[in-house]
Amino acid sequence: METATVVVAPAPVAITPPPQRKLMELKSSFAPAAKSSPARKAKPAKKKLAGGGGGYVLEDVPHLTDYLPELKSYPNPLQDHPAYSVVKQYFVNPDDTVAKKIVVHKSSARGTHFRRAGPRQRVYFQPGEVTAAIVTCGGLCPGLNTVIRELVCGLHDMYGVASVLGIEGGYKGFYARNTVELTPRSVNDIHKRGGTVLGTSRGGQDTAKIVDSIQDRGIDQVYIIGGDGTQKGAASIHEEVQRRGLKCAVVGVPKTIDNDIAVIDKSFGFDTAVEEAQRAINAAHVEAESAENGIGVVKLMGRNSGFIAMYATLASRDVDCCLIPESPFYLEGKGGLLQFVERRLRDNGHMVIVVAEGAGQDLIARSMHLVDTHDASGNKVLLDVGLWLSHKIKEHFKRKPNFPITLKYIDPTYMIRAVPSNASDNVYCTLLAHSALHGAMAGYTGFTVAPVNGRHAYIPFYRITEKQNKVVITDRMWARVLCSTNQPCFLTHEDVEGAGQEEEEPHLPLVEGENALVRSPSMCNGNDHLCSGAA
Ligand SMILES: Nc1ncnc2c1ncn2[C@@H]1O[C@H](COP(=O)(O)OP(=O)(O)OP(=O)(O)O)[C@@H](O)[C@H]1O
Ligand SMILES: O=P(O)(O)OC[C@H]1O[C@](O)(CO)[C@@H](O)[C@@H]1O
Ligand SMILES: [Mg+2]
Repeated sequence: METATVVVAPAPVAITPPPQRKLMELKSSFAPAAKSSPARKAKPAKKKLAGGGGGYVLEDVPHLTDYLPELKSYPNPLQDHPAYSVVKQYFVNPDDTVAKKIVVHKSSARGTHFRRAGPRQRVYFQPGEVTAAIVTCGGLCPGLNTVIRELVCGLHDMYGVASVLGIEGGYKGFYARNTVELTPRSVNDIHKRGGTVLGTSRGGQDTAKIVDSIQDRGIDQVYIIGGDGTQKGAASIHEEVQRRGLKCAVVGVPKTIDNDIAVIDKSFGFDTAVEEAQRAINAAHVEAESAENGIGVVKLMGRNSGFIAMYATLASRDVDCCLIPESPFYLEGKGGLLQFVERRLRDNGHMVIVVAEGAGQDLIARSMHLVDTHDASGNKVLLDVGLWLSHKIKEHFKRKPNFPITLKYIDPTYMIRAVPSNASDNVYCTLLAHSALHGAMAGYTGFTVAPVNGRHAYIPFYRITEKQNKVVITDRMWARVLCSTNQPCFLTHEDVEGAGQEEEEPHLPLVEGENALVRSPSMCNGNDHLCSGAA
């Protein structure tokens, strides 16, 4: 593959001395400075881009040699590993990249690519001398323990890494807690448990103190498992590590039950959460079916992105209405939710509503005149939309004495994220962990690892943190939900115009019939029986 480099990250100026052990590998020009530098705002990351023929662009990730050019490399010990040495082409071709977009037209440019994840022929650490560290941050997600387990086992068993430290209690654990030694034995069966054996937290992100801890403890590789906030933190840790000239690979493993991380196919634990949500939806359906005008309301997680609600709805087929943050709705009047509930009860005698926790927040705030509050990480604390909605529906039917209803509200939000990961998420977590440690051993740094169009890739932090992944309500998937539930789409012309496209690349016209399920707003508004036939 021919690639012409067009922009390369500039070599940073290192001003803090690395630990003694690492000095050997650094250039003598690093000037000594105070050990603990004050927290500073991370500068926007420099992009490392390479161009090729036909509009090919590689959005590459940093490598330790970008700022430590004299770093020594070693043969990858996997070449002698009994399990891997027999695998033909086990090592990834250095030129392999993964396309960000795979639906293309004959005139399309080749577009953005990411470096393919996997083991390289040469590594930039002597495994027996490596100290690695693992931290989990943000909310829980099924599969966290599996990722921890596979990082520990992979580092020890595949590469023979000397020491893997667990950082307890999230980012603040770097400077407020002692570390725990993680061994294949100590993590042997943790994947069977929900949660994270390391503990987690929100807030407490102090880049300078964290990097001081990395430096003082002589950590060579740090694996940071967490959501969008965590990856922003990881980006600033990487900037500071690079600024100090430390030989430490900073690797992000994306974790989000909400599936709100951009670029990647899907986050680990998402499938497990959707599966677990089925149990709540089934219960709501059974309750609703067994009562006169029974209504089951189920609240699922999804702060800004309604993927869990959307997929749980599609999987279940018992859901009559799915409400997500991306699709505004209203209660009263023609085409409103209450009118739809009434009609559905008259037609079917029961109904199930699935609502993502972030849906309708503006409506609730307006009706209750509340002031925003935020958690330790700065995330807005959400109002309970399930409770509010249930109350509004009950209030509506109280005004109709001849229309008795029975409403049951089920809130399984924490139950769906506290369970252990299912079989397919376990396999996914294993591959993620392996991709992460292969990248770090090969000297890559400042990246998040994840599958993109089915192939694991190293993605620069800025790509992950610049925007959130959201349900695009003008896309075919949301149309499938609307067709499955036959709910109103509540959209106005302005909503459709304002709905973001998924890509920055031009949206090419679809072939005839391909977009047939996305209807014009005038067709949608207030009409709940527009779609027929399968999506
Ligand atoms: N912009 C940011 N820069 C640096 N650190 C951040 C930033 N946003 C959040 N963090 C830190 O990252 C950690 C996790 O953030 P947060 O609580 O938002 O969870 P998350 O990683 O987004 O996961 P999730 O939202 O899926 O539970 C916290 O310790 C928080 O202080
Ligand atoms: O109560 P906690 O721990 O802040 O977590 C709640 C949040 O975590 C998330 O699951 C993201 O991890 C959101 O959907 C939810 O709003
Ligand atoms: Mg988040």
